[in-house]
Amino acid sequence: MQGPEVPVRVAVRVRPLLPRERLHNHQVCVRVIPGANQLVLGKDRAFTFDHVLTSKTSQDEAYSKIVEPLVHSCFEGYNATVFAYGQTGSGKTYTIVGGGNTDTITEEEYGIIPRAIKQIFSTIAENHNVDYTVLVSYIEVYMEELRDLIELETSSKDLHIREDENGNTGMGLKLKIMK
Ligand SMILES: Nc1ncnc2c1ncn2[C@@H]1O[C@H](COP(=O)(O)OP(=O)(O)OP(=O)(O)O)[C@@H](O)[C@H]1O
Repeated sequence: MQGPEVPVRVAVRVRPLLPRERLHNHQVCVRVIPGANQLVLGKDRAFTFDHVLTSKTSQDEAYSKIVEPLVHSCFEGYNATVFAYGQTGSGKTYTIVGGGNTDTITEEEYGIIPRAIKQIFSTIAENHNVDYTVLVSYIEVYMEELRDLIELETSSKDLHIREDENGNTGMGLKLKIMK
């Protein structure tokens, strides 16, 4: 099944070995079965996902395959959440925010957040006859504590995840309006 009617989709991304891992002669322990969306761990433990991104998949390809259709469906009234899950050093920040080898990040290395922002604002720019309001919050959850990354001086004690009677969750946060 494709499209917004599928509630949860899982993509797995294999990251390349880091220079220091190559230096220590670490070996890749997964194989990607091309075209089958499957990963094989070790000799024969195969796992199937909705998408498999290999160590050669670019940021652009990862975004256009996985996130672009979701942002598009948001403009049709659907809700979408994208989150990265994985052990430390597995590539969550690289995928969600972006990154490279230096402090300056090139457009090619942009991750999901800058690409989604770009897509949102170019879609808005194309739709002259609709008024949009864009709200942004940026929160870090670390060791069960919340930190508002937009209002850094906000104490984590002031932030709580709340659920209303309809099951909608939200936080006691100031939202920034982006223009
Ligand atoms: N697909 C990729 N291609 C090239 N380099 C990558 C890729 N994924 C991750 N890396 C590199 O691997 C290192 C670890 O990645 P990253 O910092 O994103 O991990 P993380 O899961 O966010 O870790 P932590 O949970 O510790 O914050 C970084 O140097 C990053 O640039």
